[in-house]
Amino acid sequence: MFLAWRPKSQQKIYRSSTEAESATPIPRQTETQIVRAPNFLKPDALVQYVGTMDTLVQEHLDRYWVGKQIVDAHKLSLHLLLTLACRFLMGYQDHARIEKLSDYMNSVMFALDVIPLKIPGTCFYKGLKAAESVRKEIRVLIKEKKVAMASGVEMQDIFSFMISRPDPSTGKFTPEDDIADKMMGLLSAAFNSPCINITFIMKFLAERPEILQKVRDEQFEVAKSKNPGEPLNWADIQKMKYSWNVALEVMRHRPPVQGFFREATTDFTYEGYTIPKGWKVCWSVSSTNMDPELFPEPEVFDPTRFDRGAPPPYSNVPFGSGPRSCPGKDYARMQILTFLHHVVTRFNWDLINPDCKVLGGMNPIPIEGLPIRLHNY
Ligand code: HEM
Repeated sequence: MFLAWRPKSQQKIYRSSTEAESATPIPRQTETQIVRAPNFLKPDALVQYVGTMDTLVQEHLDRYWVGKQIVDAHKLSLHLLLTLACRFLMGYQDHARIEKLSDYMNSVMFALDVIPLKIPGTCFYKGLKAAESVRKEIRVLIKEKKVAMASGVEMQDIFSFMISRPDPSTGKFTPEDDIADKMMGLLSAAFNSPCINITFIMKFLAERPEILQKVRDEQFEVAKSKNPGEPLNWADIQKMKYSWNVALEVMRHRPPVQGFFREATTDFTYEGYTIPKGWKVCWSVSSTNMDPELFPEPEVFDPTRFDRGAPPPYSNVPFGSGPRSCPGKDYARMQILTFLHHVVTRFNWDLINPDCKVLGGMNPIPIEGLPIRLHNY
């Protein structure tokens, strides 16, 4: 399913908000010009991160979950995923600063889907202020990185890559404000969608104890194959098939991203509607993932549906599809499954507010978080 509309006559595409502010349009990059930092998010590179990710997830649970009776699963998963994103994408690990960043990012996320009223006291205004604070913090980090790199410290993260390499299309180093904007975009992509998925996994599993039990059985099988204290590795992640089907089924019911945009490169007709070349098309994840021809009995929560043959191409699209599909899919899978492994083997939980209200915009965010009551397992 999709929506389409006519392009604005003066529509321009900007690569960053700073460029947009200066109102100097730059030509749209072609697919081959898009600078994709090599391999940071590909399985070959991710293999080496699993052990560290496992340690960070356990540290997070020990610090923020253990000994607590009630926690906000949404807020804490946001904090965890931001911690992982800071560590793996920026090479940065500082609990106090990440806690502050996490609060700011929470405000930014809430401001994405509201009426843009730039008036003190509004959600939008709070989000703007929070975004400015995040940019400020990233600019400080850029300076710290530059000092560290100048003193010979070797860095392998994507943030250092952006700082230390010139843009191949211009031969010039990227301005710090642009790096801050790009990093903020990447951080948001890296934690927001997985955070929504984890939040709703916690909700769906609390509501379906029989499915939780199957996830737990699978995760205990993996745990049994390990020596005490041995961290998870890439092969363990591949064994978590049922758990990943649960994550996919949660995303089918609650897609973290509702859709994205494409431009018609040629005139075409769909279901009797002609879409002229140049029109913008918004494809919708939620309606595609609920199509009964593609997913029989779409309202039923059934993780095993993905075992009965893969859905046809371009039908199960929480991560998009085609050349612009989500480059963070494998990384997201790794962090969601690592979290799930530890949470189900250590805790039981029930929902404090089963009917929690969810923001109905591009990202389904529970307005008052997802408070849960924890029990040790
Ligand atoms: C549950 C987790 C995630 C979901 C559901 C998700 C979903 C999506 C979707 C639907 C798109 C648009 C794809 C398209 O236009 O065809 C996208 C793009 C993108 N995602 Fe994700 N994402 C997730 C996690 C991540 C993570 C962890 C990262 C980074 C580490 C990431 C980075 C990106 C980037 C950079 C793009 C833009 C790609 C481009 O324009 O070429 N995402 N994501």
